[in-house]
Amino acid sequence: PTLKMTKSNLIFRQLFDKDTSTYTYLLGCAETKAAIIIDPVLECVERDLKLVNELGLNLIYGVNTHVHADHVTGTGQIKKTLPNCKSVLGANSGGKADLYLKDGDKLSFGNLTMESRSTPGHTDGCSTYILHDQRVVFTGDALLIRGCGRTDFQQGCAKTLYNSVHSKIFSLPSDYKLYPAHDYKGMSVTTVGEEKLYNPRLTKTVDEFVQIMDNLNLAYPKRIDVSVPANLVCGIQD
Ligand SMILES: N[C@@H](CCC(=O)N[C@@H](CSS)C(=O)NCC(=O)O)C(=O)O
Repeated sequence: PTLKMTKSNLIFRQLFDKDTSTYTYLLGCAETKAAIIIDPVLECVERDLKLVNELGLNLIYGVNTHVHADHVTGTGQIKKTLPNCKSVLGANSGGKADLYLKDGDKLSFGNLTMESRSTPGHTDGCSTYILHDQRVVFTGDALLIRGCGRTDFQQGCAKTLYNSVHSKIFSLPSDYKLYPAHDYKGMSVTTVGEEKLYNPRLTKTVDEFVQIMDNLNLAYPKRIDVSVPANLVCGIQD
């Protein structure tokens, strides 16, 4: 039998900011070089744009999964260097952007297409982005590896988050790879199947989940007072 090889046309880079434990993702179309960046961090923009340049990519969208509370997005700074790059946010985020995506909307770059799914609960405007052909998902703070985003500020609601993850992420095929916006334990990727089996919060009943989330007792993010106002205007701070 002949072995059919499929060449992925996705250029994929996972980047990390160790100060805030934030993952940024650079995604490019190998055929056209059109690219997007998901959840860039202000302090890492120079690193990220150097990589964009080295890979010969044309960055057309700076996408945020939500209005972050722990760091300032790099989207505003990127737009200063690359004025043709458009900022993108979820339609329910309450933040300012060039383009808003609502549940089910598609964003294309080159020959690649990304679906936006609304996954509120950590914040109202949280979005999860899916590339079905490549079977990869960017969950923002809705789902973290063996965890999830906190629900104690910024319109957070544990029940809403539980329903979002179960209906919009756990309904995907088991082998889809999940890439979160943060990791605090040294992990980098998981799958739908793994999280449905091993996520210590989201495998519980909704009532147990609410109990867990109500008792996390996490300290507020150190930079919340600076980050939220800046991210509501896409990180531009003139
Ligand atoms: N110590 C960090 C903030 C850590 C934190 O609260 N992370 C958030 C995502 S960023 S708002 C979260 O949802 N964590 C969930 C968890 O279970 O840890 C700082 O000071 O910035």
